Amino acid sequence: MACNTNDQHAKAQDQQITRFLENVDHKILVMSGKGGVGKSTVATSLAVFLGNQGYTVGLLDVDVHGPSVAGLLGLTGLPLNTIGTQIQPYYYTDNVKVVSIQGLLKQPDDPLIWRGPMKIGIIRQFLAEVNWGPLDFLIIDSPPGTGDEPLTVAQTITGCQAVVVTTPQEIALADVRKSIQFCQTVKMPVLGIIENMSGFVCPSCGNTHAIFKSGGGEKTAAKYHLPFLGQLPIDPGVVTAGDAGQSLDTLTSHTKTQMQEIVSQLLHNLSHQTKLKGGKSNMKIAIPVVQGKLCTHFGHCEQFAILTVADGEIVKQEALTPPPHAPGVIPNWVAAQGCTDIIVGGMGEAAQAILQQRGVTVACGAPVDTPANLVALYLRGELVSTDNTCDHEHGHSCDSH
Ligand SMILES: Nc1ncnc2c1ncn2[C@@H]1O[C@H](COP(=O)(O)OP(=O)(O)OP(=O)(O)O)[C@@H](O)[C@H]1O
Repeated sequence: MACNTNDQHAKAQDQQITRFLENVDHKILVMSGKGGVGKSTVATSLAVFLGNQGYTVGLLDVDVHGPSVAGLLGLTGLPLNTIGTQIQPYYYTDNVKVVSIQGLLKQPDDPLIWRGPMKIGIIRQFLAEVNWGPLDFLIIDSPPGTGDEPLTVAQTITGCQAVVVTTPQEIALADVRKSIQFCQTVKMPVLGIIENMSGFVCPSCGNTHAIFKSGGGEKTAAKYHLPFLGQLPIDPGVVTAGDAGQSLDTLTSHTKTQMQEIVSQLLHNLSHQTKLKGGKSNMKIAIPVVQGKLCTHFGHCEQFAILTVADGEIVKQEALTPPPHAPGVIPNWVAAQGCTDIIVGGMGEAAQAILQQRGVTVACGAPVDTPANLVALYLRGELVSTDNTCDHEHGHSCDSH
């Protein structure tokens, strides 16, 4: 009887986890081979910077023995509240929700002394019973190494991809190679490598000192043919911010820009993946239209057709009227609709830069046709780019929109 009850509970939990994961676009496990390399700093920054761009993000800290996320975000003592049967996440901002194992502690400095099965149980519970709602990103901060926590995440979260954080010196890189091999063994794709603590810019002389060397992360990425997402320097401001419970978006140093560039690279790589998958992933594709067909003049179209694609099929088509034309307004509006891709006849460089920065893939040079036909071609990889066909009948440059 007891076994049956356990089986039923596990099955019900599996179903809850599946239902939750169906509503998460991207699941990212932030890993490191070694402790203290800045994995939690990167995980919280990814969540906060993506949140700042309008994405809905869940940040889950499953680092049982050293949960840092709550401290880094100033949420120490973060309690886990339950309403009915559902655990409520903490809202760091309107669109960044946080759940940390820290929330189970009576006192912030209490240790959790747990063996494997308890760790597996709590991770599954956090996936099944938290009221996350639909998410664009689920970012998971796991402990260093390749133990129970990353293994449980890899085996439970279908479609999860890893971001591996390292410092540049050989002793850290040796452990990164283990993380990469772990990912290969559990068939979890590596979305990219980030090199943290890469050089120190001296505030007195302005010279860069490679305290832990520099470039090892990029070389490792190249060796394993993995994407390199970028570098962060050793910046005393990062420590001060972390100790004060403030995320890296509060920094005024170049480190903030570098983190932003890492996020842009990650979004770029993800959008590229979606395209390569030939529409098997979910996509939301925007097309400027006039009289039911593609409008070559992106900034002055009547409406946008927004087509939702699931598993390579168009499942929904809407028509939305954009706000009045002004520099940068329409690209930002398209991104705010949650679009992953945009198909246009022509578009200026400034608009393309905004869209790319916001993670929207731009397919430029499409012919005049109905949105459904264009998306069908796009999904089959048969959409042929002619030229940047923005018509200039209004006598201005494409770059102005
Ligand atoms: N680029 C950086 N420059 C300076 N300090 C940094 C940098 N990145 C992280 N730190 C600091 O290093 C310490 C460890 O960072 P963090 O907790 O993110 O590492 P971790 O890899 O998650 O550690 P753990 O092994 O405990 O999980 C923190 O004090 C953090 O503020």
